Amino acid sequence: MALPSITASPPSFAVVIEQVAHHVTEGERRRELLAGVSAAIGAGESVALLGPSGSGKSTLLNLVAGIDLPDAGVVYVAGQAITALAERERTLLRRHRIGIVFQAFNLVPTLTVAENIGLALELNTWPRAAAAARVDELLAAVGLVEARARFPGELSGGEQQRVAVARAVAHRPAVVLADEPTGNLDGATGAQVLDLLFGLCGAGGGACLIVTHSAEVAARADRRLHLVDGRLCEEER
Ligand SMILES: Nc1ncnc2c1ncn2[C@@H]1O[C@H](COP(=O)(O)OP(=O)(O)OP(=O)(O)O)[C@@H](O)[C@H]1O
Repeated sequence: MALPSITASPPSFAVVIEQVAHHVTEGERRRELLAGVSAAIGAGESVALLGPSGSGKSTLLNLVAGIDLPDAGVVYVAGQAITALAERERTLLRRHRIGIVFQAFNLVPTLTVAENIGLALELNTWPRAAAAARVDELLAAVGLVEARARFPGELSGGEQQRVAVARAVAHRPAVVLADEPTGNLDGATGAQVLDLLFGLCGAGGGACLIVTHSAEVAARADRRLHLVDGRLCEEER
């Protein structure tokens, strides 16, 4: 299927996924992972993505992030067709409009807490004073003012994920993509990280697409999408 020439979606949507198809090759075998899936995530909305292990949830997240390109279909992020862009432009759109939280935190070990949070601001060339103020604001929001000069290796898992959440929302992205952000945390710590993730995304008007295996985590989102056998279904309340 050819990509349509339209490169903009309505601005009220943070993410639009339109008829996205994608396959993976496992040994000799070609497996159709996504069979033309569609969904839209409104500005400020939180959406949980559920589905069996291996169903393609992380793959779909990577397609929304523009890290991979689909076989067919279009993904719009903040009104721009990320799937129609060259790699360099996809990187710039991702840097500017997307925040990412990983299960394994993925902080830069050689940077302090404050420097990790400020990373996206530096990459987006925020003025120094505005960036410093935003980092201070986020350190307070995630309860890590005292830890600002420490390194990730000196923090607990929950503390590291709070830094990762602050880093992901720092530049006020249109959408935060979170891949099992509470998967490595105990229940109480995970709930605290989730509060911060949803609270900070919402405060900045950003949407959140969160991959999870947990029904409890999913229940906290505004909507739930299930990826099963290559198809995306909305859970009715
Ligand atoms: N680059 C790749 N090359 C080949 N196969 C891949 C590649 N990436 C993912 N896969 C396969 O695609 C399938 C979907 O993987 P994906 O990680 O998207 O699933 P998932 O739903 O996120 O799974 P989980 O819940 O276990 O994290 C898996 O069978 C995986 O082995």
